[in-house]
Amino acid sequence: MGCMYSKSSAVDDSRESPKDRVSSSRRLSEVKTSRLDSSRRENGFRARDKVGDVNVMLIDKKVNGSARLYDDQIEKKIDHLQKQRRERAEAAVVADYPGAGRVLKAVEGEQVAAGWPVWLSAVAGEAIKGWLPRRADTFEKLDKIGQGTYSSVYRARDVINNKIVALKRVRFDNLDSESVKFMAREIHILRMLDHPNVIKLEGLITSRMSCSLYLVFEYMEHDLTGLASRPGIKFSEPQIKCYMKQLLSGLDHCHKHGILHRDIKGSNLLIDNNGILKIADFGLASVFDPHQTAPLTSRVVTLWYRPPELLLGASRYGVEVDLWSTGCILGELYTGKPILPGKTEVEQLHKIFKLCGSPSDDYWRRLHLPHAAVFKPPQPYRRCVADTFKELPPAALGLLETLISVDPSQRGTAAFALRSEFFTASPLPCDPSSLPKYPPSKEIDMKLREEEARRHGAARGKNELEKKGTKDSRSNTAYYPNGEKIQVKQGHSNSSSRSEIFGSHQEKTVSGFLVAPPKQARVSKEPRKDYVEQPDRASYSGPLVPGPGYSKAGKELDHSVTVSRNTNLSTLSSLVASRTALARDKQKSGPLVSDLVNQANRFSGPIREMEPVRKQDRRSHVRMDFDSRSREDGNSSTKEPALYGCGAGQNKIYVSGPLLVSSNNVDQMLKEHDRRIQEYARRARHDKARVGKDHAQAAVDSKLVSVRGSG
Ligand SMILES: Nc1ncnc2c1ncn2[C@@H]1O[C@H](COP(=O)(O)OP(=O)(O)OP(=O)(O)O)[C@@H](O)[C@H]1O
Repeated sequence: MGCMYSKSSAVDDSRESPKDRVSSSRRLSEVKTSRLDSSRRENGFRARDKVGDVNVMLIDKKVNGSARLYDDQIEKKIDHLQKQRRERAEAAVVADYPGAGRVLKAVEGEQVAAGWPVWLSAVAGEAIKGWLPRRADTFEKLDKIGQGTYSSVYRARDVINNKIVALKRVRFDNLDSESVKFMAREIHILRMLDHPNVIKLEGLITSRMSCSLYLVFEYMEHDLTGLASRPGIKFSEPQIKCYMKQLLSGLDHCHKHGILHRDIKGSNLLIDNNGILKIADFGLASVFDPHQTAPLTSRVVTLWYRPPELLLGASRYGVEVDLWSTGCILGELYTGKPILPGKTEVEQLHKIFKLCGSPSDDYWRRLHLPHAAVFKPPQPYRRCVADTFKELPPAALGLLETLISVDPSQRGTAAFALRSEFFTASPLPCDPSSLPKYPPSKEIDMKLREEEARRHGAARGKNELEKKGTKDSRSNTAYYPNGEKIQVKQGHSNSSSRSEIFGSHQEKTVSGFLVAPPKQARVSKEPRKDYVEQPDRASYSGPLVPGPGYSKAGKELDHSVTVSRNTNLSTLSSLVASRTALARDKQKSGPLVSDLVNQANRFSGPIREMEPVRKQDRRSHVRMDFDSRSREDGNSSTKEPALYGCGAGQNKIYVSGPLLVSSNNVDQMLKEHDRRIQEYARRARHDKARVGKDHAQAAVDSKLVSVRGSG
C-alpha cells in the first residue's frame, strides 16, 4: 500500500497516484528517511513508512518537479535490479577467471574465520577454497633467489615440515580487485595442475590482517637459464633430450588441462638437484578455450620465444604458442645461444621470417591477423631452418622444423612431439637422476655476475672521471636532466632484501618471518663464489641467457632511455633496448625515418593506454622495420656490434624521467617502470570497470524513471 509523501510539505499529486494507492498527503514525520548512498541519487531518499510499515522511496520534489511516492513494490524492484547487477558482476569474475572467483557469502565468512584476509576471500575465494593460510612465523627466510617482474623469490625453511621451500612474494595491490584476481588466477591454475614436471604450489602465507601474500613452492636449485649460462656447461645430446622430454611432458599435462602457459623460457624451467625439470611461473598462464570464443591478448610470451602470430596481433590461439617457445628452447640447447634474439617486435618478426620463411598467402588469408597489412614482407623469404641448423642430428632438426613452423597449425601438439623420432632415435634421453649435480645456479646468479662485471666497467669509467677531477669513488654518480650531479647510494639489486634477511638477529623480521640464525647469516653474507667467477663472461650472451628478449610482452616499456655504450643491453626490456640502441645509432647516423617510427608506434598496441608514459617517448623511436633489413641483411654481423658493441667509458644513462641514474641501477629502474606501467594498466582496467558500473547504474535509474512514470 502506498501513500504520497513530500519531504518539504504535504503534497497531493494525483497524477502520480495509481488507483490502488492511497493518494492522501503524508507528513514527513510519518516516515523515517535515510539518504540514499549514491551521489547519483542525491535527490532520492530511502524511507520507512512508519504508518504503513513498508519501505518506500522519496524523490525530492525540488528536483523532480513533484513529490513522488514509491511503495515497497518499487523498493523491491530496486533491490531486484541491484541484486541482478551484483550477480552479473560476479558472473563476469567467474567468466574471466573460471573457478578463481567469488564464493558464497557463507563460505567467504568461513574463510575469513579460518584466517584468510577479507580482500582475498572476497575476490578469489575459489582459488583458496579448502586451504588454510600458513603463518609467516612458521618459515625462516634464508636468502633471495629470484627476482621476477611481478615477484621476489626467497629460499626459506619450512620449520613445521623441516624442509627447504621457495617463497614467492607476488606484487599486487590488495585494494584493487583486478590485481587480486590476476594473482588469484595464477594460484587457481597452479592448483589445477598436478604433474612431476609442473611446479607444485604447496601453500599460501598470509593472515587475516595481512595485505601481502607469499606462494609456497617446492624448492628448485636451478633454472635452465642459470644452468646453461654456467661457465663450462655444455649439455650432451641425451641430456638435451632428457630436458626436452620433461618440458614436453609438463606442457602436455598443462594443455590437457586446458592451460596455456604463455611464457615458456629458460628461466621459467626450474631444475632440481635430481635433474627433474618443472615448468614454473604461471603468472601469464590462461585457461584455454578450445572453441576460441573469447579473444585472448597477443601481448604474452617473452619476445625471443614469441611466435609470429602473436607478433602479428593474433587474439585467437591455442597450444601452438607454447610449442613455438619450446622449439626456440630446443634450438638454443643445441646451438648454445638463442636462435631468435630480436631486440624489438619488428626485428623479432623479421628474424623469424628470415629463418622460417615468410608465410604463405593462404596463411595471411586464413589467420586474418591485425598487423598483417603492416608487417607482411614485400618479398617472400625462403625457409632456411635446415641450412642454419645443419649441424643438428636429423631427428632433432625434424622436431625443430615442426615446432618452429610459421603456420601454427603445423606445430602439432606436445603429445605428438613426445612421440617423435627425436625421443626414440639413438642416443636416447638420459635418466634425470644421471644428470650431473651442479652448485645452485639461477638466472639471478648470472645477473649478479653481470652486475659485478658492470661494476668493473664502471670502475674503469670512474678512473677516467677521476682523471677529470671527479672525487667520489664509492657512490654511483647520477645526473638530473639539467646535468647537475646527484649522489645515489651504491646499489646492489638485492641489498634491501639481504639486509632485511641478514641484517637483524631478532627472532622475527617486521614481515613476521623467522630469520636465519646468525651463523647462517654470516655464511650467507659471504659473496657466493659462483656469483663472481669469470666476471669477464658478463657480456656473454650465450645459451639461455636473459637479454632483451626476456622481457615479458606485457612489460615492454616504451619510454626514452639512452644508455651508454658499455651498458649491457641484455638486461633491458626489449623496447627500451631498441630505443637505447637507436638513440645511439641516431648519434652516429643521422635522423630517423618517421614512417618507420609510425609503423613501430602502431605496433605497440595496448601500451597506448599508458599515455602518461608514452608522452615521454617522442624523442626516440624504433627504427627497425622491413626496409632496414636490407642494411642488416647485407651486413648483419657488422651492424649489430655497431649498435650494441662496447664502446669506451660513458657511464651515464639518460632517462626521460626525473633522475638520471647510473648503469648499476638500470635493472631496478626498469623494473620500477614496469611496475608503474602495470599499475597504469590496472588503473585503466579499474576505471573501465567503474564506467561499466556507472552505465549499469544509469540503466537502473532509467528503469526506475520508467517504473515511476508508469506508476
Ligand atoms: N620454486 C622455486 N624454487 C627455486 N627458485 C624459484 C622457484 N620459483 C621461482 N624461482 C626463481 O625466481 C625467479 C622468478 O620467479 P618467477 O619466474 O615465478 O617470477 P615472475 O615475477 O613471474 O618472473 P618473470 O618476470 O621472470 O616472469 C625464477 O626465474 C627462479 O629463478
